[in-house]
Amino acid sequence: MSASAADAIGTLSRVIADFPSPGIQFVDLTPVLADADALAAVSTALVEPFAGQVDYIAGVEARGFAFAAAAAAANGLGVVLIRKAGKLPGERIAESYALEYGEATLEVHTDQVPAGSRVLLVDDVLATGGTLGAAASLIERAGWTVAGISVVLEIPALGGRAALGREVHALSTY
Ligand SMILES: O=P(O)(O)OC[C@H]1O[C@H](OP(=O)(O)OP(=O)(O)O)[C@H](O)[C@@H]1O
Ligand SMILES: Nc1ncnc2[nH]cnc12
Repeated sequence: MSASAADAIGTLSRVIADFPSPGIQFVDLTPVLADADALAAVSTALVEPFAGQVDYIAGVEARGFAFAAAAAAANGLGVVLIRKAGKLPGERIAESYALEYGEATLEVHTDQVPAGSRVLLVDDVLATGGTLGAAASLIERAGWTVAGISVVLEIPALGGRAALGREVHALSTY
């Protein structure tokens, strides 16, 4: 893990109580996106452990898109968009899941990258793991492999890592 990325996330992130619903401690990473040096450090650190093992980076709508696209641009890679239901026009597959404060469905285009592509899955936050579990299933159902999972911030108390049952590279914890 890059110390400067972890330091920047710790310094810039903020916790907002009772958002989006009562009892949720919401970790807001928008200040990390707004800080050019922090965004550059995070973009590098998300991909660093997987250097040479990744063909594409996948990001989860919506906050994951920003980090995935920044990480892809910083590493000369293209992006696969994993979108909330009803937004993708082409041939697609879907997975429904529960997250810390609700339920949703994710979709991905099946025809946008070659079979067997190694896809690094990037998101901003790992909480219960519902979102990344569904996203990883989509990648595998599409015929690609999950090259790794990288998140900017993990909330270990919510048990997402164990629920996922997959290796996760987390730049910071809350
Ligand atoms: O580990 P989990 O419990 O699944 O929670 C993590 C997910 O929750 C947030 O997404 P959200 O659905 O709120 O979407 P947003 O990025 O559009 O705000 C966050 O961006 C992660 O994708
Ligand atoms: N507590 C939390 N803060 C920010 N994003 C989240 N996604 C799921 N749980 C979250």
